[in-house]
Amino acid sequence: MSANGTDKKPPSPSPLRFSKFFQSNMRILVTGGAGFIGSHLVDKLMENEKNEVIVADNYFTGSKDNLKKWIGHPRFELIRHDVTETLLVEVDRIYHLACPASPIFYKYNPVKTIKTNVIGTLNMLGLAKRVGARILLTSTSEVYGDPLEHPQNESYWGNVNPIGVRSCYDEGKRVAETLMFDYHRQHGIEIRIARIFNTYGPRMNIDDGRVVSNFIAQAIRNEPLTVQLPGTQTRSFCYVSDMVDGLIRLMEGENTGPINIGNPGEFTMLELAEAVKELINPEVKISMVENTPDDPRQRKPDITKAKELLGWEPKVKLRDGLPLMEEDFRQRLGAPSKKN
Ligand SMILES: NC(=O)c1ccc[n+]([C@@H]2O[C@H](COP(=O)([O-])OP(=O)(O)OC[C@H]3O[C@@H](n4cnc5c(N)ncnc54)[C@H](O)[C@@H]3O)[C@@H](O)[C@H]2O)c1
Ligand SMILES: O=C(O)[C@H]1O[C@H](OP(=O)(O)OP(=O)(O)OC[C@H]2O[C@@H](n3ccc(=O)[nH]c3=O)[C@H](O)[C@@H]2O)[C@H](O)[C@@H](O)[C@@H]1O
Repeated sequence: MSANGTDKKPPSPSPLRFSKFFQSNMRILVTGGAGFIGSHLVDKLMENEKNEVIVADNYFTGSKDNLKKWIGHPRFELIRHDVTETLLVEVDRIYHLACPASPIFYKYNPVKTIKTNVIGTLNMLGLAKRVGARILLTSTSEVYGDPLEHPQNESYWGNVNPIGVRSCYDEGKRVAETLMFDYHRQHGIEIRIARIFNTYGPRMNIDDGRVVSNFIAQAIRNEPLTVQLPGTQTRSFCYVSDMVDGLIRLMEGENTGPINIGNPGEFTMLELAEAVKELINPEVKISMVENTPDDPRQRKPDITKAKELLGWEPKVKLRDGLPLMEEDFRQRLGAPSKKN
């Protein structure tokens, strides 16, 4: 019989106990950290030896593969967790990204998308309140809906269809922003809200249906680039390293936001297709296809606030970012590298 009265050995100490030897002075939770932007954010946070990073993700659109270089690292922990359930961890910062971002994924199970945005954000705010953490929400330019003001600045309230097929996402994020401000006003929680505009880069899901990933995969496979009608709709594309830089500046700065983080370079979808064709596969055809309901006609961030308050502006131009993403897609599609 052992000292505790049973034959059982005491359990091994949690790996977190060992991580304490690193004396991190910031423990950071990243929800949705196995996804596209989240995993790049984790890479950047892990560069700082004083940071300990915990990722909570349900792997709906993310993957362990995106984090494989950190699995087993003493300052890193990965938890399979759905943010619609409560999470008990002790942290100083919460980057709350968990939510499917591609329209085909967020429309796939709209009720789950709205639960993720509303209940998930409530849970993370409850956690922030319990442990006194600062919390950043990745909101979206979709809160502006099909905007009647151009470019969009943060004081614009938006033009959003409350009952459309995109509402689970854009109205979900609007409620999430409301919750953030109510917790701030009612409970004094330190909040940060980023309104992210279309972001692209390596590790996007190859078949997630977003326009940049679609066009690059199509160009590499020599399949027609599917430009959805009318093709004159615009978007402004931000390279992921710029986005991560903006998110960290916002988190560590003094402003609650909301602050637009995006690249103001604006392109029609036809111009984007022409750029992909020229840079990746001059032989590829362009095919005009049906669009989906409520597709915003134009989108361009006014980033005056980000420049003034965060000292941030994007550095990577679309024509420089697309080839960086192409190499990653070639590897994952098993296509020959252009570097050889
Ligand atoms: N990429 C963009 O262009 C863009 C634009 C605006 C806003 N955003 C926001 O940024 C965040 C990240 O976007 P992304 O492009 O990296 O998307 P992504 O789909 O690659 O990543 C989202 C991650 O959240 C996880 N997730 C989804 N539901 C979850 C749940 N209920 N519980 C736990 N984890 C869950 C997914 O598995 C995935 O790893 C999202 O909040 C999105 O709304 C992205
Ligand atoms: O920046 C944002 O706030 C939002 O941007 C995207 O939403 P969306 O702009 O609709 O993204 P895409 O699906 O990439 O569509 C962009 C445009 O490309 C067009 N498109 C899409 C796919 C395609 O194959 N061809 C094509 O022309 C669409 O009609 C649309 O006009 C993201 O996926 C959202 O998560 C994010 O919140």
